[in-house]
Amino acid sequence: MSVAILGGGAFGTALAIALAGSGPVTLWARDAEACRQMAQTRRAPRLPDIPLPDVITVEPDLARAAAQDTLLLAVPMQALSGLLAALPETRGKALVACCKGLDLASLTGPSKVIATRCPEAVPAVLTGPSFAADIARGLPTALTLACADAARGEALQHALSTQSLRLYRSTDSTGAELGGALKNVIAIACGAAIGAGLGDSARAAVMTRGFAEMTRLAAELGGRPETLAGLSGLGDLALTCGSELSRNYRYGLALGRGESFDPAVTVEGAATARAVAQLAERRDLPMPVCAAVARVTMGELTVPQALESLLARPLRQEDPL
Ligand SMILES: NC(=O)C1=CN([C@@H]2O[C@H](COP(=O)(O)OP(=O)(O)OC[C@H]3O[C@@H](n4cnc5c(N)ncnc54)[C@H](O)[C@@H]3O)[C@@H](O)[C@H]2O)C=CC1
Ligand SMILES: O=C(CO)COP(=O)(O)O
Repeated sequence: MSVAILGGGAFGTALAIALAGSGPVTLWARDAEACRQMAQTRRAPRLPDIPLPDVITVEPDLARAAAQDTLLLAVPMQALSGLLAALPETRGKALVACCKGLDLASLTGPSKVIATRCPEAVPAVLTGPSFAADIARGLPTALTLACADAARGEALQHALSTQSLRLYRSTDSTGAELGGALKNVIAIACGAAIGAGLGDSARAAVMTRGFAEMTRLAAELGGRPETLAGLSGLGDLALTCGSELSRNYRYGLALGRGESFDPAVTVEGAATARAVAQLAERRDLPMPVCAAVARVTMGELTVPQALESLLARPLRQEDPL
């Protein structure tokens, strides 16, 4: 199986470094000058401390990179549809989404975006708890490889696992990608709670009620609730809501503290919160934590106002769905 990674940011680079131990890998980034620098210095701008092994070919030409038979798509979620539109023939290729979020234009996750843009390709999702720097350093990591086509999913699981990167397979792409998308929204809420000084108990409450919202929306959209309890849901929620290495969590911290945050940093949960709020409204689903994050990130509510509205909700039975 020949592999190309499309996207030269932190995660694309980390995956390229991890997979380089198994054989040649092509790494495409859209900025030709950045590609030239990476090829020359064998360092990537987002992971400058870890050298790029020689078996990685940095490829500035998208068509040449996309000639490989397995393409790992490691661009931000809102860039996925445009990237897919620019790909040449993808018939029969495995297109593995590595991005975490919902597409704002279509309100769908990456596998639906792939199926719409490239109907003759095989969509798959690689998701779960993993910071790019950990993967690039070869630290042990377990992720979910989800593919509705069980045989192709198993082949991908074996081809993309390494000694330290352990992939579990699933056929529930919807559940897996929603776990990865929604945990970012909840991580922003947890960061905001900590940033506003509400304490660790409040964070645990937000995580747990947030997890109920994740499970509820996934079930509504055809995902399996048990998938949400796995690496792609609960696993990634635990990582992202408790670590300042997470950009979503750090963004939430800044919101809670009333500080500014660098707009150039990739924070997937903000756009995804807006997509979730629209989906929830259309389907009449209670998603109060996600809705609060959407409104706070759009500047419609302050963190104290969001807290007040969440605490004012009627008391209810505790159940996830
Ligand atoms: N960094 C991490 O630890 C992890 C990131 N991810 C996911 O991977 C995805 C990418 O994130 P990162 O690599 O961390 O972000 P990043 O900000 O480090 O890099 C994003 C890269 O995408 C490129 N890009 C942006 N728009 C593009 C477009 N229209 N076409 C082509 N390239 C474009 C940028 O130039 C940049 O190189 C996100 O969805 C994120 O949630 C998933 C797991 C871990
Ligand atoms: O998805 C991640 C960890 O699994 C990375 O999280 P951030 O995008 O919040 O940095």
